[in-house]
Amino acid sequence: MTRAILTLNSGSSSLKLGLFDEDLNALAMGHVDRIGRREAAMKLTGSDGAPLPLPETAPEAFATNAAALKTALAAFHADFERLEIVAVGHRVVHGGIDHAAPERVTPALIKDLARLAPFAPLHQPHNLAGIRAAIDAFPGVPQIVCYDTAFHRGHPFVSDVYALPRAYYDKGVRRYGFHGLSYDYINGELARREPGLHAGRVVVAHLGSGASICALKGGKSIASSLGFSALDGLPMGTRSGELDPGVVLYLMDQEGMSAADISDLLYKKSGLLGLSGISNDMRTLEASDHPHAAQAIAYFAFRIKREIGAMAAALGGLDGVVFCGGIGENSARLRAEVCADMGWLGIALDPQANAQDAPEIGSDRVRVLVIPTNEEIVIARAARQVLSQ
Ligand SMILES: Nc1ncnc2c1ncn2[C@@H]1O[C@H](COP(=O)(O)OP(=O)(O)O)[C@@H](O)[C@H]1O
Ligand SMILES: CC(=O)OP(=O)(O)O
Ligand SMILES: [Mg+2]
Repeated sequence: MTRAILTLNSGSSSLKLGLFDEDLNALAMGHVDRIGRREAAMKLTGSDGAPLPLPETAPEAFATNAAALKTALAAFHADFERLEIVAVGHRVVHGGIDHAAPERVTPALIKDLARLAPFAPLHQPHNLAGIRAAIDAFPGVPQIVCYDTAFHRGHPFVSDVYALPRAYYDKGVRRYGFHGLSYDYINGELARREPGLHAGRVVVAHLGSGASICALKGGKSIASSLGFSALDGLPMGTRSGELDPGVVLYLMDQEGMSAADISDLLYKKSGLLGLSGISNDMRTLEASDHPHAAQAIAYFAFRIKREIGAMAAALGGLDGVVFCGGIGENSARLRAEVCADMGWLGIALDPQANAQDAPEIGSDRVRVLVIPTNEEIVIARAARQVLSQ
């Protein structure tokens, strides 16, 4: 039997499963999109990337992350029978202060990671549910986790701190940054394909349901727009992004909202969904002619533009911009809005290349690239590495 590694990646609106052989060739992929919404759907692809037929599914098959996981695992049933799963790799969004390197799951580790769930309520509980489901489905098989926060742990102090009394920093109130598996992949691709750029100053925009910007200097993350929780920085599908903390105080004091109410507001009802009142999904907003849809997209683009400028300052200049994630890879409109009037920084787009989601879309001094990200292979690499230790 072929030995294989299974990967699980729970995002805020999606679930991705990957199957890799021991040389890390992809054998199959499963992608559930728009979890919890009426339009939720699964895509399965084979080793050549071509779509595979879908099994029949009940209407509630993708109603929750747990249901989506069960459905996706069932869809791979035949593969699990013909392959020997030697490890399951998991994306875990938050590793806190203590967990930066990929590691094997133990009962103590699960407990430790569960303590971080309040910092990433849209992700960490689903990540842990995936680990528990995989332990049940593949008893005795090593479960290996890798962390979204890990890639950013070398940040200089000024990128790692909030200006609160020191005691909070020591307790772990820090800017962690997320989407580290995606940035790790992009960084590796730059090293492989564009060594000159990799050695320079690059801003990477990971724009999916969750969205963030990372500043890479010589292949190392030196700053991220995401901070302590997955709420900071850019607005996201349903998350507010950066907010004056005075707003939170106002909501508590004047509107009588509890911590749970505010959490629900900031994580689930804000961002593109809150501003548009229409959808958290970029495709739906782009298809809408409602002015609030256009305003939500405009705010998203404006905040990305601001963040690119801020990161260029942090980097001391700019050599390249990379777009990735569901929106970054597919939305020519968003990329065009972000890059409009950025000539002062050396950024301009070739409209034709941009419209085609071409790998290289810039037409000025700063290179502008579209690189499809691949968190799955980063998880599989980590699993293989830990397995061999
Ligand atoms: N062709 C497209 N045009 C515009 N937006 C797209 C397109 N395809 C996907 N997206 C957007 O990408 C986002 C999901 O990104 P993804 O990286 O898959 O999410 P997650 O953060 O859950 O992993 C959604 O807002 C979706 O509308
Ligand atoms: C951390 C985060 O926001 O992840 P995702 O984009 O997958 O929701
Ligand atoms: Mg994601």
